[in-house]
Amino acid sequence: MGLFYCAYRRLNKPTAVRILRTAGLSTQSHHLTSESPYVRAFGSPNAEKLKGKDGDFLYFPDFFSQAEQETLLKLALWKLDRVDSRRRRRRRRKESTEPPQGPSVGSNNLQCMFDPSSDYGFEDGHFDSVITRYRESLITAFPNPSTIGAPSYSSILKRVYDLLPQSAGSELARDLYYDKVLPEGSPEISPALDQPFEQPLQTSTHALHLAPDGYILPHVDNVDASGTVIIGVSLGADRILRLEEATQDGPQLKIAHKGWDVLLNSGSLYIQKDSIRYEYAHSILPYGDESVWNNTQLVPGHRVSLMVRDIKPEVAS
Ligand SMILES: O=C(O)CCC(=O)C(=O)O
Ligand SMILES: [Fe+2]
Repeated sequence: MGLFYCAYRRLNKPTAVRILRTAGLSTQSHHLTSESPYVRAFGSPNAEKLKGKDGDFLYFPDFFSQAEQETLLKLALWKLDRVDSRRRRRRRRKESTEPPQGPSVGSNNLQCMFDPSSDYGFEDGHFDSVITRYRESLITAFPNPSTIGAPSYSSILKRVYDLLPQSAGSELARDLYYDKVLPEGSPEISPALDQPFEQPLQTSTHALHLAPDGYILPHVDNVDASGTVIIGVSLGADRILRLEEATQDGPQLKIAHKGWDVLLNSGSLYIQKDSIRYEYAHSILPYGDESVWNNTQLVPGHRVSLMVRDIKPEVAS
């Protein structure tokens, strides 16, 4: 990884996005139906349908600091690389013969932490798959920060998990927290961090790496596999999330081609739940003609998302 490039790239965020960013870390949230530089209508959305449900989609553009983004990305890439055999092969070869590589594409935040696309074992997606050119892994155990060369990250994750609603599974989650995030006696955990979650619950956490030429077609996450809340953390290149009204017609998902687009920048977090989770399809647009914001094309680049979902009580028990 070329850290020099990281510092350099930070100064070169694309103008369209840079002008939208506030100066520092902020927990200001944006809704779909109120005016925001990060949200635009797509088609002619029915805002009435979301009346009183503002909280069903929340967007925090600056949820994580630059340092926190780097730590989370290290964690995600560490896990993704462990399950990517192509990546492991490439890495061994590179370590023995080549100096560290600079960025391959784009000028977005964190691109310096990625290698060229050809070094990764991206899946092409199957004929019925909604996602193309990606790597994915469930994160079930959290490594000791020293293993991934990162500072303690439990408090960063805690801020994410604390956004999930309380559930009957809080005891189990507390155990998971101690076992996986804070191994007993872990020397780098300060007493202040060594506290149980206030609002824990059973969760699943996925890391999803989308190649610059990857994209996700409209879909509703499997309603049998997880609960009512989906949290998405964005790390890396800017992408557009599209939310469109959708209805299930037997096995067919009918898309109404109206809803909202949300500009997802690095360090942002979104929450979709209830009406948005079930009555809208979501997609990540490909780069190119569709990925234009304020008349400026988004610069293609790698993006990793951390997807946190609550586990349905009947699945968890
Ligand atoms: O990367 C994202 O923000 C969305 C991912 C997604 O839709 C999924 O994993 O089901
Ligand atoms: Fe999804």
